[in-house]
Amino acid sequence: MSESKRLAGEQAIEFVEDGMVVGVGTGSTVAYFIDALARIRDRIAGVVSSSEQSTARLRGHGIEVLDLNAAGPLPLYVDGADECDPQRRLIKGGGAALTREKIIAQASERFVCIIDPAKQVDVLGRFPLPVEVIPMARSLVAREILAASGGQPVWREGVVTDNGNWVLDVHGLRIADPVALEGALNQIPGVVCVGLFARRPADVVIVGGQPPRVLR
Ligand SMILES: O=C[C@H](O)[C@H](O)[C@H](O)COP(=O)(O)O
Repeated sequence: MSESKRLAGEQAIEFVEDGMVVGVGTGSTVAYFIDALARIRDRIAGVVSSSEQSTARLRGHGIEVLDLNAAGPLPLYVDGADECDPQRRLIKGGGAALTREKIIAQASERFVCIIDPAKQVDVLGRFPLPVEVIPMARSLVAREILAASGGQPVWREGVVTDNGNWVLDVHGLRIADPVALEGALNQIPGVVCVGLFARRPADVVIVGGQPPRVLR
């Protein structure tokens, strides 16, 4: 499986152009992208990072990490996903980095998603949907999610996001209308971010393999 992730991560380098500031996601697939990016670090203007984990790996390679407010709109964002449907809509947040990932995806002109083949599904929801919540609202949000979706929220106990918040994983969903569910869950007070990327799906998906498949 990690060989597929490596192939997807390395293929994404094809989308990096000279002088770019590149948005960088989080996770084991992105780690391969970061390692490949290190080999061309002198050709890029820097990166914006979606997590402390990715920032550490990027800095370890001597890649300059910029602040999104200073960098402005980005030409390219490369990130992994936990599930991907045929419309390139995603579930993300298995590594609890969903909020910063969604911010950078929104700030980017082109979102290239890198996955191994096991992440492809016809209907999103087999992977429990992560939702980042303000800690004091955890129980309220869990009740509201159950009422709104029928899914079973489970607190990812012990995990604190880079933003100081907690994560609920919503089990048992079969998401027929991802855009509607993303909007509905976003309305619940105490929800910081929903790990559904349906309103801003990926523009390109690279499925790791020999050769990698590029879906647009
Ligand atoms: O919060 C984590 C991210 O959304 C990751 O991109 C996602 O969990 C996929 O991670 P991996 O590449 O390790 O399977």
